[in-house]
Amino acid sequence: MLDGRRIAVIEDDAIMGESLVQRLALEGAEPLLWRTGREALRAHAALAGPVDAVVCDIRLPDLDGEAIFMEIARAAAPPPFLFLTAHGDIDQAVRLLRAGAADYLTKPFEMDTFLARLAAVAVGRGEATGPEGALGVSPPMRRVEAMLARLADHALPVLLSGETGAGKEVAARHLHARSARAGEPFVAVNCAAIPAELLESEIFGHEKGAFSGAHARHAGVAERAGGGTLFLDEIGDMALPMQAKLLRLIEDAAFFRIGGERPVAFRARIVSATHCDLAALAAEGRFRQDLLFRLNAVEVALPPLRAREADIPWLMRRFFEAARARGPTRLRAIGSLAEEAALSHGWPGNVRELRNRIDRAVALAEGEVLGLADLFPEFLLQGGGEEAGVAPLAEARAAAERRQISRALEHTGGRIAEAAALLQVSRTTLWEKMQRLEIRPGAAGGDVRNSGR
Ligand SMILES: Nc1ncnc2c1ncn2[C@@H]1O[C@H](COP(=O)(O)OP(=O)(O)OP(=O)(O)O)[C@@H](O)[C@H]1O
Repeated sequence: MLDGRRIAVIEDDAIMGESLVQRLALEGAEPLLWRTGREALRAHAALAGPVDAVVCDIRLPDLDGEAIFMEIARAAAPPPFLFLTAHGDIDQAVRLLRAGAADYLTKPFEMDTFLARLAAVAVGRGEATGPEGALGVSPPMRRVEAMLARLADHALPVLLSGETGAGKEVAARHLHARSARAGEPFVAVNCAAIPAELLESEIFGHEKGAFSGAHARHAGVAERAGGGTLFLDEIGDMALPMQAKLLRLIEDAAFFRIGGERPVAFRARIVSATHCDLAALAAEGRFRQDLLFRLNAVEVALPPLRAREADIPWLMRRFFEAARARGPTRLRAIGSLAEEAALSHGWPGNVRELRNRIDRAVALAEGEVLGLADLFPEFLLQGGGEEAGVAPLAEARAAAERRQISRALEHTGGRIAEAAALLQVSRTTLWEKMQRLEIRPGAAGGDVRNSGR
């Protein structure tokens, strides 16, 4: 896996540094050893050609690993960093992961673990899957996916935050599926949907006879999750007494079934989700601060759909094809007006709303092309206008033109003549439109300003 890969090792401990380098050489890699932070920065700057990965001790005698990472990460295409941390440096390692480091390993570690994690980093496992992505194609969603990929094989709890319907459960399932836990169960519990008095038994289970009606032993979700993932949805709605029990479960890595006397080991990873501001709830005394610290070792924010425009047509097509596959329909395509309106809509219900609208439209549409009124029947009912969230036509047209021009420029790397050919207009027309719509060739890349929303 590491054959021919150029790996820089920044490590002041001579024994550790030499043994890593020797092993890397045995694996066919081309290792470089730098013993201090300053030597690393100097040597990296003077290097001809890139390195495939940097293995960096977080504590060095002169600079710390974080400073080296920040310096090298300023380059246009920085190499992935695998940090080596001591036990107490978890907070710092988590901070680095958030800042874009690829992975970290806590010392002491097995050499095989080191090589596997390094191979994952050096050959790009820290990237989002495939050119398309599994969760979306927009830059914010690609970043979320890359972050989840980096977190997949850690046991750290992850808190997914975001508006309702933004895809938190989908992200949790994706994290599970990409992790080494994928063969174990993914068990979800919605803390808002289960009455407080039943939630304890739902999570911890109970012994036979623990309370009236407990006719048989019942395994709770903490037990059923095994070594997989326990997904706690709407964690902000959990009552305070239950929060205390959850904290104990996390701290002891064990729990008791209700009425049970022997502890049961807890091996699953906790992924929780919320649409609330948990820090604000904690400030009001409605959420335990100590539990919050445990749950949000890493917080991944799912952006609302309106903040990731490129995902809208992509998701529309996926839902459209899935809905078409479910039953007979005359529909063959999504109309451009429907797509245009979808791009300008605010999506308060996020991806769930988009999915519901497509499902309903596919079920009810009568034509061959899914039209604006199929997707937004309320436009017709309300007769359009401002109150229906419809932009004036001139504004909508400008937004559409701006979007298409930006796409064409992005596709052609900013070359106006080629973009004009793609758009089937003359170069002069394109140039004039770019002036009027304030589009700079270099600022293309899908960056559509003032989209008329
Ligand atoms: N990236 C995605 N790809 C495909 N479908 C998605 C994606 N994100 C969300 N969905 C769909 O949108 C709906 C809502 O997603 P999900 O349940 O994950 O959202 P949520 O943020 O957990 O919502 P809530 O806060 O209400 O629990 C689901 O039907 C899901 O399948």
